[in-house]
Amino acid sequence: MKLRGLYAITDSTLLAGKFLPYVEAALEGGVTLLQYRDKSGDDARRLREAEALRELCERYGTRLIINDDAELAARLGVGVHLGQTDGPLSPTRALLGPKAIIGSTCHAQLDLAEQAVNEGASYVAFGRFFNSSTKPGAPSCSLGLLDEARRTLHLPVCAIGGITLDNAAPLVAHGADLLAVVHGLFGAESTAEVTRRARAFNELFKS
Ligand SMILES: Cc1ncc(COP(=O)(O)OP(=O)(O)O)c(N)n1
Ligand SMILES: Cc1nc(C(=O)O)sc1CCOP(=O)(O)O
Ligand SMILES: [Mg+2]
Repeated sequence: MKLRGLYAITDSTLLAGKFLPYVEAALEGGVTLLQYRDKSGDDARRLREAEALRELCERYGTRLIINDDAELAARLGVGVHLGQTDGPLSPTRALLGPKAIIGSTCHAQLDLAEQAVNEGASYVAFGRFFNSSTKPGAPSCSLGLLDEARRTLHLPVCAIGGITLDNAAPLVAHGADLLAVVHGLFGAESTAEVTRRARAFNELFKS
């Protein structure tokens, strides 16, 4: 499967009270990867929600990724996204198997990306590119890094951080294969608007 297009990421606070309808609206518009990102320690709820997302993703042919938690990903038979402090990649690849999608946060550092490639990552993520209300403290990253990543890495490149329909096009032009978006997708006023935004993000990959 080609990892290219919209990478929707859930946010438990933003989606409170509308979690599944909003996610389904995004899937309706087209989502290449869906990440379940929940920073609470409520394991029972996390398992319940992740199982519901797996079922939705199966229906829409979307691949599910669990943020931070390789054990939960293994339990559900889905992929995982790991930050620099979320555990080592190589044992996670051994745990999840060769076909699992494993993503790695590389901030603005190509050396981290090269290491992730060597340790079995499926894609590398750079960010944040713009101001992010979801994660305001994330280190910032420039478009030039995407050019360099495109030239030197042979792996899908994901861009994240403050991405909206108004600022996304240059990221694709500079080589981003995946646009990872929370607020710019799920901050919409209605499910119809979530679907419209998802479709519009996908259009950026067609030109
Ligand atoms: C696609 C994608 N890229 C980066 C991140 C950030 O991961 P991390 O640095 O571990 O921070 P948290 O998301 O865990 O707060 C991500 N989740 N997804
Ligand atoms: C989870 C996350 N990681 C980032 C990084 O730069 O590593 S930015 C970010 C938040 C993405 O949410 P939004 O699209 O609302 O800005
Ligand atoms: Mg993390």
